[in-house]
Parts: sequence; C-alpha cells; structure tokens
Amino acid sequence: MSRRRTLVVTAVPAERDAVTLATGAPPDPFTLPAGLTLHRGPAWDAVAVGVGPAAAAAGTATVLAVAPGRYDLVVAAGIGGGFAPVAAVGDAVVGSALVAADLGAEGPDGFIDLAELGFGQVSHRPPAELAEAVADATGAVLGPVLTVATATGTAERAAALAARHPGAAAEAMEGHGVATAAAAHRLAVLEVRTVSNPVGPRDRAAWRIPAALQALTDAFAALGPAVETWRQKHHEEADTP
Ligand SMILES: O=C(O)c1cccc(C(=O)CC[C@H]2O[C@@H](n3cnc4c(=O)[nH]cnc43)[C@H](O)[C@@H]2O)c1
Repeated sequence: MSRRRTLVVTAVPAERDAVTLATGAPPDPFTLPAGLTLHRGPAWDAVAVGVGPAAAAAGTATVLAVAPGRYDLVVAAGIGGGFAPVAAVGDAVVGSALVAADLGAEGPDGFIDLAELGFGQVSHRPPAELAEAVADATGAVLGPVLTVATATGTAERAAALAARHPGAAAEAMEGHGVATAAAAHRLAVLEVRTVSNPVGPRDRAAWRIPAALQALTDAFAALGPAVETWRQKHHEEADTP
C-alpha cells in the first residue's frame, strides 16, 4: 500500500504559511504549472491558489493532475467570516458540509441553488468521522461552511444566508471550488477555517487577521493525529477484499 498525503489549499500565501508553520519544518518549495508553488512538508503539502471558488477549483485541479496518486485528502483552509452566535472571532470551524451558497439564480420567490436548477452538486460532505475527529482535536465548531463568490457585507444578507443554511458556522470563498476539484479526482475533502471577522456589515478594519492566522497555525498543529487515524482506517477498509 502506498503512503498517501494531505494537500492543503489556501487562498493567499499568508494562510499557506500559517498552515506550514504548524509543522515546525521549513517549506520545501516546488514549482508547478500555472504559476503555483507547492510547499512540501513532513505532514502535508500546502499551496496558495488565489481568492474565490474559480481560482480554488483551477488551482486544486492543477495540483491533483500533476501529482496523481500522491494525495488521499484535500483540505480547504484559511481565514473566514463567522456566523453569530455559532462561531466567534478567533474560533476554529470544521465544515460538516462545503456549500455553494450563492451559485444559482434569482427567482420571483428568492434564490434558486444549483441543485434545484438541475446543474450539479451544491454541497460536498467530508467523511463524517474525519470531520468530527478534527473538530474534537482542534476544539473547533463543526457546522456547514458556506462558499460565496461575493463576501457578505450587510446584516440582511447574513440573515438570509443563516436562514437558508441553518447552523451555518462560517463563510469563505474557496471551499466549494476545492471540493469540486477533489470530487473530480474521487478524493476526500475537508474544510478548516479560523474566524477573522463576523459575517455581516462590512468593516474590513475590524478583521482580526493576525489572530485568525495564529488560530490557523494552532488548529493545524493539533489535527495531525486525527487525520492519521482516519487515513489508517480508510486504507484498511479500502484494502479489505
Ligand atoms: O491582508 C492580509 O494580511 C491577509 C492575510 C490573510 C488573508 C487575507 C485575506 O483577505 C484572505 C481573503 C480570504 O478570506 C476569506 N474570508 C475572510 N473573511 C471572509 C468573509 O467574511 N466572507 C468571505 N470570505 C472571507 C476568504 O476565503 C478569502 O479568500 C488577508
């Protein structure tokens, strides 16, 4: 049985570096096509692919295509907005589902999502055991993480998203794109976010980015054993005739 690895996908280099810092090892950069640089590490590889679901899907698919068989798990990671009262600034969130929350159409009775339109999967789920174990290990809130192409900037939109997705914990801009690429390669996906700001009226000056990046490092420093336990079990099951 070959030993497979985790690919961690972030939007920006600061998030990638926060994840890499958790291993304590210096990054080992490797140049990929499409202007991407893979930071290979002892516990996982990390790559920054750009902001938004399209960049996330394109970047993740590129890495997976050039390294077939290297990974068994893809983790979308970074900072995000937290839905009050489920997740507060500084909290970690593990996605119970990675949901495309603004991909669809407007209709006379409101938003119609991609699945209702008959065009594809609106939500990807991580292996439940893995998500629960990682949430336990990191002290994270476990709940749906919404992927949006436009970051929420009003209380009205925050309320509409929370009503449409009960229990939504966080909002970010890449998870569903990462999950779409992982699913195309039949790989498991997970999303780990740390909250830099509340989802609601836009106040960029109030984003607590250094604290959220530190929380991201802390979360990745804690999640290794949970991933390894899942990996071992997952491969045992796959190898059972
Ligand atoms: O300026 C910096 O130093 C810096 C460091 C790390 C990350 C950033 C970003 O601006 C990352 C953008 C990234 O953040 C996610 N995000 C964060 N809050 C929200 C939100 O309320 N709604 C949607 N997305 C959010 C998102 O995934 C972006 O990719 C800056």
